[in-house]
Amino acid sequence: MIILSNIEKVYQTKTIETVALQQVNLAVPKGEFLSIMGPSGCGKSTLLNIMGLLDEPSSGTVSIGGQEIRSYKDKELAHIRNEKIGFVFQSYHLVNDLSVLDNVELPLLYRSGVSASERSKRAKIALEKVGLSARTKHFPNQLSGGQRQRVAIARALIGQPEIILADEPTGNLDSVMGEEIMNILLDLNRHDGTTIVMVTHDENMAKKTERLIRFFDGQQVSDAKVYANLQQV
Ligand SMILES: Nc1ncnc2c1ncn2[C@@H]1O[C@H](COP(=O)(O)OP(=O)(O)OP(=O)(O)O)[C@@H](O)[C@H]1O
Repeated sequence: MIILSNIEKVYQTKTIETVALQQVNLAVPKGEFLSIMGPSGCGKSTLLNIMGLLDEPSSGTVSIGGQEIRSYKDKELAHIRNEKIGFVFQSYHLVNDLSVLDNVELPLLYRSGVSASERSKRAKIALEKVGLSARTKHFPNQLSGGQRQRVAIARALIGQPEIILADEPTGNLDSVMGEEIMNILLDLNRHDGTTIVMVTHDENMAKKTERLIRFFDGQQVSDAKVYANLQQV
C-alpha cells in the first residue's frame, strides 16, 4: 500500500517558483495496477519520483507498505527503495558497457548476503520471465527497444519488489512492442500480485489497467476504476 497525504511539490529556482504538485491525496492498495495520465508538465513524473523516494515532497507525507517516510537519510531511503521498489523508465536506463545479465544483477549488488552465484541464478530467472533467456551475453546496444525494456523490467523485478513504478514504459516503442511490454507488466500484476503504478500518454495502455487517475496542473482531476478489466482479473 502506498499512501500520499497532502503532497505538495514546489521547485524553486532563483527567479521562478513552479508548483508541480498540490494537495495530492492518493492511496494505492497492494496489488493494484494504477495508471496516471495527464498533459505534459502536469506533474506525473514528479509524483512517481516522490512515490519512489527519489525526490522529497515540499510538504505532505509518503507511506510505503505501512512505513511512513519521515526525513530519512539518503542511505535509509536507498535501502527502502532497493528492498521494496523496482523502477522502469521510458529510456530504459541500462548500463551500456555491462552485459544483459550484469545489468539485471545490479540491484542485488547493493543487497548484503547475496552471493555471486545466487545473483546470476536470479538474473537468469528474471530474464526467463521476460522471455530473454537467449540474450544474457548481449549488450544493450545489440538489442531492440522492446528487448531493452524487457531487460529493464527483469532488472526491476530481480529484487522481488512489492511495487513497480513505471514512467512511460512503452513511450519509446512501437505498438507491437508496447503491447508486449504491457503484457509482461499485466502478468506481473495478476500472477505475482506486484503493485504497479504506471505513467503513460497512451489511452490504450491505460485502459488495460485496473484504475486510471488523471492529473492537470499538478492536481488530480479524476479517479476511475476501469470496470472492463476488473471482470477479467
Ligand atoms: N528539477 C526541476 N526544477 C524546476 N522545475 C521542474 C523540475 N522538474 C520538473 N519541473 C517542473 O514541474 C512541472 C511538472 O513536471 P513533471 O516532469 O512532473 O511533468 P510530467 O507530467 O511528468 O511531464 P511529461 O509528460 O512531459 O514528462 C513542470 O512544470 C516542470 O517544468
